[in-house]
Amino acid sequence: MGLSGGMDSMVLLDLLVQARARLGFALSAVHVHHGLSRHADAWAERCRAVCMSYGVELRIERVQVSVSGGESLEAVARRERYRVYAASSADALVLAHHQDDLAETVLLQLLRGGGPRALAAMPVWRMHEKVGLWRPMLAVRRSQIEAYAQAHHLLWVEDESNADTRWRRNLLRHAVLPEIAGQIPHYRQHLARSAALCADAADILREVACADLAAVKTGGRLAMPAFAALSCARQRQLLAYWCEQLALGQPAPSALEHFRQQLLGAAAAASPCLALDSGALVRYRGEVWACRQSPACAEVKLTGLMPGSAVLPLGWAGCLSLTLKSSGLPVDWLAGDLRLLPRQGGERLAQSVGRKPVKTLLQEAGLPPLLREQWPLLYRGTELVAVPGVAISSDHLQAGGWVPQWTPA
Ligand SMILES: Nc1ncnc2c1ncn2[C@@H]1O[C@H](COP(=O)(O)OP(=O)(O)OP(=O)(O)O)[C@@H](O)[C@H]1O
Repeated sequence: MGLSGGMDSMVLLDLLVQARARLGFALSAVHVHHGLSRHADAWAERCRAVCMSYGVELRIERVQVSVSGGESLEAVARRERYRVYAASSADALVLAHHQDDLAETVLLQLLRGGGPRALAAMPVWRMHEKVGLWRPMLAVRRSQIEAYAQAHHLLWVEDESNADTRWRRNLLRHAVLPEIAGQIPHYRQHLARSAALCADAADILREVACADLAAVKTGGRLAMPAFAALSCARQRQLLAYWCEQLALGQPAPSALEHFRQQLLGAAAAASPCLALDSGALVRYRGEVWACRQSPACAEVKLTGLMPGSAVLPLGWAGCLSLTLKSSGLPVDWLAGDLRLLPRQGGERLAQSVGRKPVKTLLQEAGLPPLLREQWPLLYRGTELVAVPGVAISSDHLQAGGWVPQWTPA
């Protein structure tokens, strides 16, 4: 279980220890030490002492919370916590979220302008990478947890930042929600119901986006006519879903909508582009391409190549495969000095018409500029012998040879 040392998780620990006595399962706890509060060591010590008294093994994980690029300290700390959870080898990691947490999260997401997935807040059970996150107290109110803690004389630590109403969650908790509770006593259940309805809506949107993507995607790219035939809302869902699937980054709704309109309306020669944290979507010659930002591509020596084989060169966002064709490069080269290199600019490759600039070959192949920049070149020794998937050197073409293909990730 995740033990912060606060009241909620101390109550959860107590309940789990009782359940363990009856059911006999293995129970251990993890405390993520963020080092953010001057009391952080004391919290960890309190967790250690309580776990020892219960006979529960405790792991204290120290994490580095350093903020960069506009992220809040809270968000980075949370990400680090979930990274620790993901590394757990337990069947399930139990968390002490309760009904008030759920209500606050729904409202916070609403105030941030979140869609159905965000408003679904947190489910009782979900997989987080390979570990199941279980929140058994999601239907229990904070006041009930507090009553239990007092009745059982439990000890816990108070996070002093919980009182700071500069944080939106605390503002809701201390100033806004008590007012609402006075007028609408069942507001927690109402918000939980909204969250459950949003979770269903989000699941259905995902299923539709997944089916639409499968129908519109051919050869890893979106076919514009099929895309244009969808409703505007489904186009937006499809694009957002594709970005998520490829882990390109989450587009802002306004940027996504602008891109969608450009896809449909921009002149045929234009290449509208949606820039994302880890790549981009770009329309090029009637198709939408997803381009992942390659990490700085480095030279890779190719070894163990055989016709029919495929390799994922280290540091390159793509796959190199070799096929035997009626004409191609000599098979005995496969044992030799082959390398992939990034483009430097100005390279030329021997073709039947003369030595053509690689840039022109890539353009003629219909590749969008973002992909052209990170397309690999195949060298033998110091000689450029192929632009994989695009052209091979006419100086070395021979009957019954192999042809390199490049499939961007
Ligand atoms: N430092 C921590 N170490 C281990 N578990 C923690 C820690 N902080 C929180 N948890 C677990 O998460 C539960 C919820 O706490 P909190 O609401 O602060 O977490 P959160 O990760 O921010 O939640 P959310 O998923 O809503 O953002 C706690 O009751 C506890 O089970």
